[in-house]
Amino acid sequence: MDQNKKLTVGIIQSKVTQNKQENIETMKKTMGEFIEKYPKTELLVLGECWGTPYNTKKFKQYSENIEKQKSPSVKMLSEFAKNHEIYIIGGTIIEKVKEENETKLYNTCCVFDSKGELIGKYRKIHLFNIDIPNKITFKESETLSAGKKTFAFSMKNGNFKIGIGICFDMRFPELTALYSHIHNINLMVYPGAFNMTTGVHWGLYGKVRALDTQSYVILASPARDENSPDYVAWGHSSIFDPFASIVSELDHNPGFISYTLDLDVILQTRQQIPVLKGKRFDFYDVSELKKD
Ligand SMILES: NC(=O)CCC(=O)C(=O)O
Repeated sequence: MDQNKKLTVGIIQSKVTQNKQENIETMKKTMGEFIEKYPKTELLVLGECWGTPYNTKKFKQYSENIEKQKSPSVKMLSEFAKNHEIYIIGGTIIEKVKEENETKLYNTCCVFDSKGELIGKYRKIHLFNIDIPNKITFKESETLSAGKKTFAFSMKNGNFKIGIGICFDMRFPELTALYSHIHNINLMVYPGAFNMTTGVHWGLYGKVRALDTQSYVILASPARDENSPDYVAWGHSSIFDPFASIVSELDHNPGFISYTLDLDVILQTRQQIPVLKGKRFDFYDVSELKKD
């Protein structure tokens, strides 16, 4: 069997507390337990803001300078990736950057290779701004800046091409379409944290993005904490196959899952229902979409 046609992935769904150091320790310990149970793991995925309370007023206080590999979350993830020779899609960290004499904050996903190198990062492009009266009002744009670039990388001799989006990004099919058509992805990964009002959409988006791209989709969330003073995450980290079936799913409690992705399943789905080959780029005029 060609091992490059398989990719064994895991998701860690952990509880977020107000204590960043404690969150980092919990994550490291849980990743250790995971690797002990699933030693063949090649890629680990964490949830959005796994070390930071999800609250715009607290983002600055918990932010990190990612470029300095000494920042606590980056250091832990990089060392873990190196020690266990695995790739890590490090959920998200609130990134602090000096740009033109101004400090900006981004909701950023860092990716580490099996040598512990930070091979790239993706900054959330669509900031989560919603207002549902008597339910939830949240405005990431109060404190965060929006990213401007996609980020994709490959594993297993280029057989798996992996694109990154962050949570609210999954609501925008145009972004996934860019990943599909420009980066040729066959695995889309979204660290995210839906909430108790919009959580009903979470699994639907996993399915829809898998259908759009005929790719595997991974949604990775922090665990739900009903007593959180900040934001109650939905949980339900899940993996979808290119036919849009859920192949592995957690409930809302802390935990982890492992699953092996199969390149043949991707190729078979794309051959049987040739949606990607059938695209009519000669016909679509994307500039029309910009008109009000
Ligand atoms: N962290 C987020 O971007 C939350 C997105 C969300 O809950 C949604 O409904 O979309």
